Amino acid sequence: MGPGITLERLALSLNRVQILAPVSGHMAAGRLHAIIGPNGAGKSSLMKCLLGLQPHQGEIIRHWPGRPGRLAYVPQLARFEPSLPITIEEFMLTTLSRRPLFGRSRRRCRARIEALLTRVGLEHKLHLRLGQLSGGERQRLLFAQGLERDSRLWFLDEPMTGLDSEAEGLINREIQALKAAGATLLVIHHDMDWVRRFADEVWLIDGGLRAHGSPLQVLPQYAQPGLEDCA
Ligand SMILES: Nc1ncnc2c1ncn2[C@@H]1O[C@H](COP(=O)(O)OP(=O)(O)OP(=O)(O)O)[C@@H](O)[C@H]1O
Repeated sequence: MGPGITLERLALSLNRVQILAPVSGHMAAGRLHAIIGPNGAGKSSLMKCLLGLQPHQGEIIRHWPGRPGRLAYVPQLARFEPSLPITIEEFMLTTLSRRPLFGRSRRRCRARIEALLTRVGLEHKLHLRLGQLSGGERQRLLFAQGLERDSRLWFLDEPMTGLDSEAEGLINREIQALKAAGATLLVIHHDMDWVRRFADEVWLIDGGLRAHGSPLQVLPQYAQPGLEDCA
Protein backbone atom coordinates (compact mmCIF):
# COMPACT_ATOMS: atom_id res chain seq x y z
CA MET A 1 0.00 0.00 0.00
CA GLY A 2 1.19 3.53 -0.78
CA PRO A 3 1.31 6.36 1.75
CA GLY A 4 -1.19 9.10 2.51
CA ILE A 5 0.16 12.64 2.29
CA THR A 6 -0.87 15.52 4.53
CA LEU A 7 -0.28 19.09 3.40
CA GLU A 8 -0.22 21.79 6.05
CA ARG A 9 -0.27 25.29 4.61
CA LEU A 10 2.04 24.29 1.76
CA ALA A 11 2.87 27.50 -0.10
CA LEU A 12 5.33 28.54 -2.77
CA SER A 13 6.73 31.86 -3.95
CA LEU A 14 9.38 32.24 -6.63
CA ASN A 15 11.18 35.54 -7.18
CA ARG A 16 8.61 37.19 -4.88
CA VAL A 17 5.77 35.93 -7.08
CA GLN A 18 3.23 33.82 -5.24
CA ILE A 19 2.85 30.60 -7.21
CA LEU A 20 0.78 28.71 -4.62
CA ALA A 21 -1.29 30.28 -1.84
CA PRO A 22 -1.27 28.03 1.26
CA VAL A 23 -2.70 24.59 0.48
CA SER A 24 -3.90 22.26 3.25
CA GLY A 25 -5.51 18.85 2.92
CA HIS A 26 -4.97 15.12 2.99
CA MET A 27 -4.23 12.91 0.00
CA ALA A 28 -5.60 9.53 1.00
CA ALA A 29 -3.43 6.43 0.68
CA GLY A 30 -3.94 3.99 -2.18
CA ARG A 31 -5.99 6.35 -4.30
CA LEU A 32 -5.56 8.03 -7.65
CA HIS A 33 -5.41 11.79 -7.14
CA ALA A 34 -5.86 13.88 -10.27
CA ILE A 35 -4.33 17.36 -10.13
CA ILE A 36 -6.06 19.64 -12.61
CA GLY A 37 -6.07 23.34 -13.47
CA PRO A 38 -5.23 25.75 -16.26
CA ASN A 39 -1.73 26.28 -17.70
CA GLY A 40 0.54 28.05 -15.25
CA ALA A 41 -1.78 27.26 -12.32
CA GLY A 42 1.03 25.76 -10.24
CA LYS A 43 0.33 22.03 -10.70
CA SER A 44 3.89 20.98 -11.58
CA SER A 45 5.23 23.30 -8.88
CA LEU A 46 2.99 21.61 -6.32
CA MET A 47 4.23 18.21 -7.49
CA LYS A 48 7.88 19.31 -7.21
CA CYS A 49 7.21 20.53 -3.65
CA LEU A 50 5.68 17.14 -2.78
CA LEU A 51 8.74 15.44 -4.26
CA GLY A 52 11.10 17.58 -2.19
CA LEU A 53 12.56 19.15 -5.36
CA GLN A 54 11.30 22.65 -4.62
CA PRO A 55 11.96 24.68 -1.44
CA HIS A 56 8.59 25.79 -0.05
CA GLN A 57 6.75 26.99 3.02
CA GLY A 58 4.52 24.80 5.15
CA GLU A 59 4.70 21.09 5.85
CA ILE A 60 4.35 17.86 3.90
CA ILE A 61 3.93 14.68 5.92
CA ARG A 62 4.00 11.26 4.25
CA HIS A 63 2.25 8.52 6.19
CA TRP A 64 3.82 5.27 5.02
CA PRO A 65 2.14 2.10 6.25
CA GLY A 66 5.27 0.48 7.70
CA ARG A 67 8.72 1.23 6.31
CA PRO A 68 8.95 4.08 3.80
CA GLY A 69 8.91 2.69 0.26
CA ARG A 70 10.17 3.93 -3.06
CA LEU A 71 8.63 6.61 -5.20
CA ALA A 72 8.53 7.09 -8.94
CA TYR A 73 8.50 10.41 -10.80
CA VAL A 74 7.75 10.81 -14.47
CA PRO A 75 8.25 14.51 -15.26
CA GLN A 76 6.46 16.41 -17.98
CA LEU A 77 9.68 16.86 -19.94
CA ALA A 78 12.24 14.19 -19.17
CA ARG A 79 15.70 15.18 -20.39
CA PHE A 80 18.91 13.19 -20.69
CA GLU A 81 22.30 14.56 -21.70
CA PRO A 82 22.40 13.59 -25.42
CA SER A 83 26.11 12.78 -25.39
CA LEU A 84 25.85 10.22 -22.57
CA PRO A 85 27.12 6.90 -23.99
CA ILE A 86 24.50 4.85 -22.11
CA THR A 87 22.09 2.48 -23.79
CA ILE A 88 18.53 1.86 -22.66
CA GLU A 89 19.58 -1.60 -21.48
CA GLU A 90 22.45 -0.17 -19.42
CA PHE A 91 20.16 2.48 -17.94
CA MET A 92 17.64 -0.17 -16.89
CA LEU A 93 20.45 -2.34 -15.47
CA THR A 94 21.33 0.47 -13.04
CA THR A 95 17.76 0.25 -11.76
CA LEU A 96 17.67 -3.48 -11.11
CA SER A 97 18.05 -4.37 -7.46
CA ARG A 98 20.06 -7.49 -8.32
CA ARG A 99 22.72 -6.63 -10.85
CA PRO A 100 24.24 -9.30 -13.07
CA LEU A 101 27.84 -10.32 -12.85
CA PHE A 102 28.21 -13.38 -15.05
CA GLY A 103 26.45 -15.47 -17.71
CA ARG A 104 23.20 -16.80 -16.35
CA SER A 105 22.47 -13.91 -14.06
CA ARG A 106 23.10 -11.48 -16.89
CA ARG A 107 20.72 -13.40 -19.16
CA ARG A 108 18.05 -13.31 -16.48
CA CYS A 109 18.48 -9.56 -16.01
CA ARG A 110 18.22 -9.04 -19.73
CA ALA A 111 14.97 -11.01 -19.82
CA ARG A 112 13.68 -8.94 -16.90
CA ILE A 113 14.56 -5.68 -18.66
CA GLU A 114 12.95 -6.85 -21.89
CA ALA A 115 9.77 -7.76 -20.02
CA LEU A 116 9.66 -4.32 -18.37
CA LEU A 117 10.29 -2.51 -21.63
CA THR A 118 7.58 -4.57 -23.32
CA ARG A 119 5.09 -3.30 -20.75
CA VAL A 120 5.73 0.27 -21.95
CA GLY A 121 6.23 -0.63 -25.63
CA LEU A 122 9.99 0.00 -25.75
CA GLU A 123 11.26 -3.56 -26.21
CA HIS A 124 12.76 -2.78 -29.61
CA LYS A 125 14.78 0.17 -28.31
CA LEU A 126 17.09 -1.78 -26.02
CA HIS A 127 20.28 -0.84 -27.87
CA LEU A 128 19.53 2.84 -28.46
CA ARG A 129 21.32 5.50 -26.45
CA LEU A 130 19.31 7.56 -23.97
CA GLY A 131 19.78 10.66 -26.10
CA GLN A 132 18.24 8.92 -29.12
CA LEU A 133 14.83 8.45 -27.50
CA SER A 134 11.94 10.75 -28.39
CA GLY A 135 10.12 12.71 -25.69
CA GLY A 136 7.29 10.18 -25.37
CA GLU A 137 9.81 7.30 -25.29
CA ARG A 138 11.78 8.99 -22.49
CA GLN A 139 8.58 9.23 -20.44
CA ARG A 140 7.86 5.56 -21.04
CA LEU A 141 11.40 4.60 -20.02
CA LEU A 142 11.04 6.46 -16.71
CA PHE A 143 7.71 4.72 -16.22
CA ALA A 144 9.43 1.34 -16.73
CA GLN A 145 12.06 2.35 -14.19
CA GLY A 146 9.31 3.08 -11.64
CA LEU A 147 7.78 -0.33 -12.33
CA GLU A 148 11.10 -2.08 -11.70
CA ARG A 149 11.61 -0.22 -8.43
CA ASP A 150 8.22 -1.50 -7.28
CA SER A 151 7.30 2.09 -6.35
CA ARG A 152 4.25 2.59 -4.18
CA LEU A 153 4.05 6.37 -4.53
CA TRP A 154 3.82 7.69 -8.09
CA PHE A 155 4.10 11.24 -9.35
CA LEU A 156 3.03 11.51 -12.98
CA ASP A 157 3.16 14.93 -14.64
CA GLU A 158 0.95 14.71 -17.73
CA PRO A 159 1.94 11.08 -18.41
CA MET A 160 -0.03 10.79 -21.66
CA THR A 161 1.37 13.92 -23.29
CA GLY A 162 3.19 13.05 -26.49
CA LEU A 163 2.17 9.38 -26.39
CA ASP A 164 0.59 7.68 -29.37
CA SER A 165 -2.68 5.87 -28.72
CA GLU A 166 -1.02 2.45 -28.37
CA ALA A 167 1.48 3.72 -25.79
CA GLU A 168 -1.32 5.60 -24.04
CA GLY A 169 -3.24 2.32 -23.74
CA LEU A 170 -0.19 0.53 -22.31
CA ILE A 171 0.57 3.23 -19.75
CA ASN A 172 -3.08 3.54 -18.76
CA ARG A 173 -3.26 -0.21 -18.16
CA GLU A 174 -0.19 0.00 -15.90
CA ILE A 175 -1.68 2.95 -14.00
CA GLN A 176 -4.88 0.99 -13.36
CA ALA A 177 -2.84 -2.05 -12.22
CA LEU A 178 -0.84 0.13 -9.81
CA LYS A 179 -4.06 1.56 -8.43
CA ALA A 180 -5.53 -1.93 -7.99
CA ALA A 181 -2.34 -2.95 -6.15
CA GLY A 182 -2.81 -0.10 -3.65
CA ALA A 183 -0.23 2.43 -4.86
CA THR A 184 -0.87 6.11 -4.19
CA LEU A 185 -0.87 7.97 -7.50
CA LEU A 186 -0.73 11.72 -8.11
CA VAL A 187 -1.44 12.48 -11.75
CA ILE A 188 -1.46 15.88 -13.42
CA HIS A 189 -3.84 15.63 -16.33
CA HIS A 190 -5.56 17.92 -18.83
CA ASP A 191 -7.98 15.32 -20.20
CA MET A 192 -11.13 15.70 -18.12
CA ASP A 193 -12.71 12.56 -19.61
CA TRP A 194 -9.78 10.55 -18.28
CA VAL A 195 -10.07 12.30 -14.89
CA ARG A 196 -13.80 11.60 -14.73
CA ARG A 197 -13.26 7.91 -15.53
CA PHE A 198 -10.22 7.09 -13.46
CA ALA A 199 -9.60 9.58 -10.63
CA ASP A 200 -10.74 8.86 -7.07
CA GLU A 201 -10.09 12.41 -5.93
CA VAL A 202 -9.57 15.64 -7.82
CA TRP A 203 -7.50 18.61 -6.70
CA LEU A 204 -8.29 21.78 -8.66
CA ILE A 205 -5.28 24.07 -8.49
CA ASP A 206 -5.16 27.66 -9.67
CA GLY A 207 -2.62 29.67 -7.71
CA GLY A 208 -3.72 27.64 -4.66
CA LEU A 209 -6.33 25.00 -3.96
CA ARG A 210 -9.65 25.96 -5.56
CA ALA A 211 -11.54 22.72 -4.91
CA HIS A 212 -10.99 19.16 -3.71
CA GLY A 213 -13.33 16.18 -3.85
CA SER A 214 -14.65 13.48 -6.13
CA PRO A 215 -14.69 14.06 -9.92
CA LEU A 216 -18.46 14.59 -9.67
CA GLN A 217 -17.98 17.32 -7.08
CA VAL A 218 -15.02 19.12 -8.61
CA LEU A 219 -15.28 18.86 -12.40
CA PRO A 220 -18.41 21.03 -12.72
CA GLN A 221 -16.49 23.81 -10.96
CA TYR A 222 -13.74 23.66 -13.59
CA ALA A 223 -16.22 24.89 -16.19
CA GLN A 224 -16.90 28.16 -14.36
CA PRO A 225 -16.00 31.46 -16.02
CA GLY A 226 -12.38 32.39 -15.55
CA LEU A 227 -11.19 28.80 -15.69
CA GLU A 228 -10.63 26.57 -18.70
CA ASP A 229 -13.88 24.98 -19.85
CA CYS A 230 -12.92 21.35 -19.79
CA ALA A 231 -15.52 19.69 -17.58
N1 LIG B 1 11.43 31.09 -11.11
C1 LIG B 1 10.18 31.52 -11.32
N2 LIG B 1 9.84 32.80 -11.00
C2 LIG B 1 8.58 33.26 -11.17
N3 LIG B 1 7.57 32.49 -11.65
C3 LIG B 1 7.87 31.24 -12.00
C4 LIG B 1 9.17 30.67 -11.85
N4 LIG B 1 9.14 29.39 -12.26
C5 LIG B 1 7.85 29.14 -12.65
N5 LIG B 1 7.10 30.25 -12.51
C6 LIG B 1 5.66 30.39 -12.79
O1 LIG B 1 4.95 29.53 -11.94
C7 LIG B 1 3.68 29.24 -12.51
C8 LIG B 1 3.33 27.80 -12.27
O2 LIG B 1 4.10 26.95 -13.09
P1 LIG B 1 3.79 25.39 -13.18
O3 LIG B 1 4.81 24.77 -14.10
O4 LIG B 1 3.69 24.85 -11.82
O5 LIG B 1 2.36 25.41 -13.87
P2 LIG B 1 1.43 24.20 -14.34
O6 LIG B 1 0.11 24.35 -13.65
O7 LIG B 1 2.13 22.91 -14.16
O8 LIG B 1 1.24 24.56 -15.89
P3 LIG B 1 1.07 23.64 -17.22
O9 LIG B 1 -0.32 23.08 -17.20
O10 LIG B 1 1.23 24.66 -18.31
O11 LIG B 1 2.17 22.61 -17.23
C9 LIG B 1 3.78 29.62 -13.99
O12 LIG B 1 3.00 30.77 -14.23
C10 LIG B 1 5.25 29.91 -14.18
O13 LIG B 1 5.47 30.92 -15.13
